[in-house]
Amino acid sequence: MGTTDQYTFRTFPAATAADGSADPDTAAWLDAERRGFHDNRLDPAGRAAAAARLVADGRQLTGVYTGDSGPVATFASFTGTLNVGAEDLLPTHLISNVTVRPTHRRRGLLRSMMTENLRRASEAGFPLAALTVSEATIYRRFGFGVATTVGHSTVSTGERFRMLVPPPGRAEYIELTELARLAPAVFARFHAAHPGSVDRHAATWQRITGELTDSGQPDLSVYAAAHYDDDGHPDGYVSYRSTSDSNPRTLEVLDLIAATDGAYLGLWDFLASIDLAGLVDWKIAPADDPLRWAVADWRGITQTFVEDWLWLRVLDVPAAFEARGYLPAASGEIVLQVSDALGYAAGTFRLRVADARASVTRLADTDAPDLTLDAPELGSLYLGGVDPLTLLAAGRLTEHTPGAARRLAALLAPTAPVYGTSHF
Ligand SMILES: CC(=O)SCCNC(=O)CCNC(=O)[C@H](O)C(C)(C)COP(=O)(O)OP(=O)(O)OC[C@H]1O[C@@H](n2cnc3c(N)ncnc32)[C@H](O)[C@@H]1OP(=O)(O)O
Repeated sequence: MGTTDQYTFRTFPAATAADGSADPDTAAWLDAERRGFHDNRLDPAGRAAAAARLVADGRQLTGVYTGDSGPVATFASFTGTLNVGAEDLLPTHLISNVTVRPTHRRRGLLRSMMTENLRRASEAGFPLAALTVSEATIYRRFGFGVATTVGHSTVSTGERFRMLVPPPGRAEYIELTELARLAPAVFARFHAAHPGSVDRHAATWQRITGELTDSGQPDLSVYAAAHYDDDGHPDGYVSYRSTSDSNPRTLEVLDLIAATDGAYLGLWDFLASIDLAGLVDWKIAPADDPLRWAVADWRGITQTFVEDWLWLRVLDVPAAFEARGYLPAASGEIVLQVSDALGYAAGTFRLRVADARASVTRLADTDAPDLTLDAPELGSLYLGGVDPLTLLAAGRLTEHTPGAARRLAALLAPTAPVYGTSHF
């Protein structure tokens, strides 16, 4: 709770009433958030369903009020797990649903909500905060850096498509109810396998099965297939719809999750086998897509954009880097000096890596660093998905010891390919 001369800030848990309808504060907050993102208005049933999803996620909602009308700004945070390359998934502070009404924009409302929210997250002991964004120009100023990327891929299928080696297992169409049943367990295996993966929130499952529509009626255009390993156990799935107005017909993938490399290739082999379609679009493919190397025609796969995906903000340098996984072969130490306008990651730290673990010691600010960097770059480097040499070339790292960026790359090498698909 907070008040300025003009505005009152209130944070409350998302709630539904006893009859299942959206609690009035949650309903008004939802209406403001939907308008901010140009989403269709919700009717009472839609509000009840949306409120139930917010409750299922455990979202804490912040609204900013002036006068009697609904909120002029919205903000939400909740806890989800992030794969940081270690055995244990790391509970992480997730931020979402940020909107400010155009008639109140650029008066510092986002800044007020964000600084207070990060203060609470830090106080609660979260080593990291994370978000996915509508625009790439907003969150750097709050210490967030791009930590994972995805590729917008278009794959030419039909006669042009051939795998160099047939993938293992088999794929089969399944009903959407079966998809809803098996998808969470497949996703859990994917989530455990990839640094950079964030757990899914309630809306995702309904979206990928076509249940979540503005009309409240299921989207009957959605089809799904599961992939089964050689023992008949599901290890991947895909859901897609066809866009009939394109020539050739294009299949738009809604979700493609594989627990194994073989399942990933097997699902693509399945998609490419669908007749009367010539292209498959998947906008959340791995940026460094193994599919390219698995097919006979490299040029059959076009990546039109590499999108910034997960943005990370380090709130506690020792806790974050000690929670992370390291390759057994990584060994050595390096001194990093971090500047951070909000203070959380600021300081000089020695990172020592041995036996697949790190210990981090805060040093005096007068101690000489090997590298200096800003908080967003620390977030970018954290998972090992962004090469320090790339940031060095971009002028975002300063080397004080020759070769330090290369040494940091070896220390932070990820334990598995860095890739996540969750947008929140
Ligand atoms: C995690 C998520 O939910 S991502 C979704 C973000 N929301 C949207 O895209 C919805 C549409 N946009 C909006 O609702 C608003 O324009 C917001 C939320 C992006 C910004 O809210 P405002 O209250 O206007 O921001 P505020 O006044 O606090 O500005 C804070 C700083 O961010 C900058 N900023 C704000 N919006 C933008 C933007 N879209 N692009 C670049 N910079 C921006 C401001 O210039 C200001 O900079 P400074 O403090 O360094 O001088």
